[in-house]
Formats: sequence, C-alpha cells, structure tokens
Amino acid sequence: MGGAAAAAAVALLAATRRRPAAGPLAFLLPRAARAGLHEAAAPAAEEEKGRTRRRRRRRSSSSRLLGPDIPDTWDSPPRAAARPSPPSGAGVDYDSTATIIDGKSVAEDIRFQIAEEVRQMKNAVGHVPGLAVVLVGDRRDSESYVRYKIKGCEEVGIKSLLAELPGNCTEDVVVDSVSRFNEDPSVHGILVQLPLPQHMDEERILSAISLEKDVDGFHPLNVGNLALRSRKPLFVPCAAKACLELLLQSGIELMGKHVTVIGRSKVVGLPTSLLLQRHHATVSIIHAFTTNPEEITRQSDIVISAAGVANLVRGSWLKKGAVVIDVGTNPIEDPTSDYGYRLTGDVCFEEAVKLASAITPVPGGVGPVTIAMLLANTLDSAKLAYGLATESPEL
Ligand SMILES: Nc1nc(=O)c2c([nH]1)NC[C@@H]1CN(c3ccc(C(=O)N[C@@H](CCC(=O)O)C(=O)O)cc3)C=[N+]21
Repeated sequence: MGGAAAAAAVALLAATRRRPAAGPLAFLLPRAARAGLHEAAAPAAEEEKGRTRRRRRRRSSSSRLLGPDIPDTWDSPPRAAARPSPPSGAGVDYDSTATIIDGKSVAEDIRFQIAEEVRQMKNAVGHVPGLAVVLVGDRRDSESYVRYKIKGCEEVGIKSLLAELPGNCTEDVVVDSVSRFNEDPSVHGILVQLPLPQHMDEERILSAISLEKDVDGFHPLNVGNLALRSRKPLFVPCAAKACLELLLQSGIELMGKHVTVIGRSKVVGLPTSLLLQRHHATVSIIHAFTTNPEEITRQSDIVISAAGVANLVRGSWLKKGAVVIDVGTNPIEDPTSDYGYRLTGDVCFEEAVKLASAITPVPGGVGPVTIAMLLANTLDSAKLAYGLATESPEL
C-alpha cells in the first residue's frame, strides 16, 4: 500500500471509529447487531438533483408501474439548481387537513378489474389462476394476513390453496411443501408468509419457489431485474406496487421529487426504493443505522414509512405539504377488538394529518392495495402460463 493510500485508510478507520455504533433507529435491531456491527455510511450522492435531463421516450410499452423508460442524458456542463421546484402544495392552507388516500376503494377497483379478467380467462382456456400460501407457525398477525389473502382470492374467483405447517417443523418439510406447489399446474403463484420461525433459513426456502410462481417478487432474479432499469422483472413485490399505485392514482408527481423510504426490507423498503428510482425520483433510504432520520425525512416531498415501529414518524419529521404513505402494520394489544389486537401504522396520524397534503390511513391504506396486487401478480402469472400475456418480461 502506498503512503497516500495508507494514510487514507487510517483516516477512514479513524472516521469509522468516531461514528456512533448505531443511529437513533438502532432499537429496530437485534441486541447483537446493536452491540457492534455497523455499515459504511452511504455517500449522499444525490447526483440528479438540480440538473436537467432531456426527456425522450424510447419505448412506450413498459408497464405503468415500472415507470417510464427515459435515458439519463446529462446537460453539460451541469447547471446547479436548474429546476428549483416550489414546495409541493405551495399556497395551500395547511390548517386544513390532508387528503386521506382511500386504499380500500383503490383495492376494490383493482379487484373488480381482476374478477373480470379471471372470468375472461375461464371462458378462453377453462382455467382460473391459483395461489398457494404456505403458513408456518401460529403468529396471530400472520394468520390474519393470510386470511385476507384467501378472502381476496375468493372475491375475484382465484383458486386458493393453504398449507399450514407447525412452527416446530423442519425446513425440509417447508421446502417439500413449496416443491409440491411448484409442480402443481393449477398453482400459478406461491407465497411463503414471512417472517418464518427463527430456526429456518429463509433464503433457502424462498429460493425453492420457482421463478415463474414467485408472485411475492423476492427471487434474486426478480429483485435484480427490478434494480436494472433496462430490464423488466417477472414480478414486483406487492407492497411496493401498492405504494406506487396509490401515488400514481392520487396524481402525485414523482420525477425529480425527493422521496424518503424508511426501512430497507426485501418485502417493502428495498423494492419500493428501486421502483421509485425507475420513476425518476431522488430516493433517500433510512434505516436503523441512519444518524439523522428526522432531518432527512423533513426535507422530503414524499415519505414512505415501512419500519414496523408504531408512531416512529412524528409531525416534526414532516415538511408542510408532504405526501405520507404509511406501510407500517404494527399490532397493538387491544382487548376490546375482535382478535385482541388492532393495527397501527408507523406514522403518528393525528400529527401528520395536520401537515401533510395527502396521507394513507392504517388500516384502510396500503394494506388492502397490497393484497389486490398479490391477486394481480397471480393473474399475470396465470396469463403467462396459458399464453395469454400480451407483454413478456425479460428473464
Ligand atoms: N411473503 C410475504 N408477503 C407479504 O406480502 C407479507 C408477508 N410475507 N408478511 C407480512 C407482510 C404484511 N402484509 C400485509 C398485507 C396486507 C395487510 C392488510 O390488508 N391490512 C389491512 C388490515 C385491516 C385490519 O386488520 O384491521 C389494512 O391495512 O387495512 C397487512 C399486512 C403482507 N406481508
């Protein structure tokens, strides 16, 4: 190592040591992770900010949710702050409360359309789509989500199959169950409900799902194709699609907007941030090691929270007029409710509703649309299987 490189390495080490072990969201982490592990700070490379780019549509066929396919063409030399955008909703009276984005009715419309397509499929090929759900263990929240999924299938005429396995079964038993569904031609989508019991290797079980039936979109090839803008994944994770659907249907501009995604899970945070980049948003991702989450979030035009922490996002985290999408579904003990608990989001709704220009409630926001997107992915998979798809993704 040369002198300069060695000096740089020492400086980096020193900087690393100076960093606190974890940021304010560290309570999200298991104890072991909090104690020592931490990641390199992400360079705040907001390259696109303030620069103009030529907008040219190359291909009109890319589907709406995957975002418009526009090349990154940089003006040279870059002009700083070329497009100062006014604060979104400027001039609006913020004493008035936010528009409540009605996920239930969006989901209903999507289900109506899916039901019609399922009928057409049955007429054309004599088959309906099939969804298999694998539920391991007896978590109450997982049991309710699985119930919603099966009810959704019934409403649109999709066949559903449920494999319920005990929490103490072996990984092999789960993989066998997945393999049987892989081979069943009446099954077009397979979903293994997460989280799995701690002793199980999630990656092994999820990679047993065949790519063509991965309606959750968690297969590495689907995630990779989502990340590569020139490619199209077979399936995009349902919650990410739900967030984009709600933003697009609410007429919210994404191109060039600063969006903060709180959480980086494969179920929500990661795919949502990738999808947003395909829509040309400038994306900040906040997680348990982020040192200044409140500051970053307060600069955002749009905040999407999927941290799984009740009341994490307070009013002080939001810029006036921001759009808030709350993906959190946190079970809170409530003896007065039917199942002994109720759901609450990540966002302190009472505070946020006074500042935001639009906000999704919990329940009745992202959740129902997520289920509708699962049904949509299952329908798409069946269309591919029966040769009814008009547009084939790249593999
Ligand atoms: N392999 C896998 N795929 C998933 O997509 C997946 C998962 N595992 N594990 C858990 C999370 C969570 N999730 C929800 C979906 C719908 C509602 C939903 O419909 N919520 C209603 C609930 C209404 C109520 O209970 O009061 C609402 O928000 O209105 C909630 C949560 C999917 N997930």
